[in-house]
Amino acid sequence: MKIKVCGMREPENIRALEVEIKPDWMGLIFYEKSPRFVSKDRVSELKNVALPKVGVFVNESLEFILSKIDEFNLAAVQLHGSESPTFVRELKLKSNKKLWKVVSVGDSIDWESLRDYVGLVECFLFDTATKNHGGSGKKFNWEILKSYPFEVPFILSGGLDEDSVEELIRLEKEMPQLKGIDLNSKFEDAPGLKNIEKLKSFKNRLLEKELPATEKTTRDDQS
Ligand SMILES: O=C(O)c1ccccc1NCC(=O)[C@H](O)[C@H](O)COP(=O)(O)O
Repeated sequence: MKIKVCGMREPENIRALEVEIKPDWMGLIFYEKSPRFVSKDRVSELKNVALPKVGVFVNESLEFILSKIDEFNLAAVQLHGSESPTFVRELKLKSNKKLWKVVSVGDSIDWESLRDYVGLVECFLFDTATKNHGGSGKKFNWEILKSYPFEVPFILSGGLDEDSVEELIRLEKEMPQLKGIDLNSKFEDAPGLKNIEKLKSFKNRLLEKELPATEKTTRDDQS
């Protein structure tokens, strides 16, 4: 299971993340109202970080997103607002980047409303619906995902914490589309500052409990 650590900002903290955690992605939030907002004056500190960077945007213009891709050397774009399939198509054409569409989950998900994103996005990211868009620290009911009808991989987000490991492992066994998880506020000492020890213990527990490699290979061969 891949790991994204979101809401990174501080150079020392990022260095520790790179060395000690080595997540698959690091999220940079370009939403001004977020307490984890990354401002333009961070470019020189963050542009050359080697970890693949996912830019998080909420209903921004194409031009704004393209400029951040360029300035911060982003590997992927996470669209965390109500961006339409038409917008996503245009961004894909103009940026040629991997695009992730966030689905804000309340009591249920209308799967049909996601169909037009299939073929455009690398993955969906399911997060808890909140008026601040993200970083709520709250989980949604993961049972809702069991009727996920697409083959497009997804990332699970929203309030994941150190106690989520067992449930994640159960879900991973049932749902091969679960490609990764997103960690944020439950692993922070302050907004934008991650607790590396907490992340380390989470990652170690996850690795310990994940399917043995041989079992995984067999399962992947069959899908
Ligand atoms: O984290 C934020 O402050 C935020 C604000 C507005 C839009 C997105 C935001 N975060 C993006 C993420 O991908 C978070 O990791 C995700 O919302 C889960 O956060 P949490 O519930 O704190 O685990």
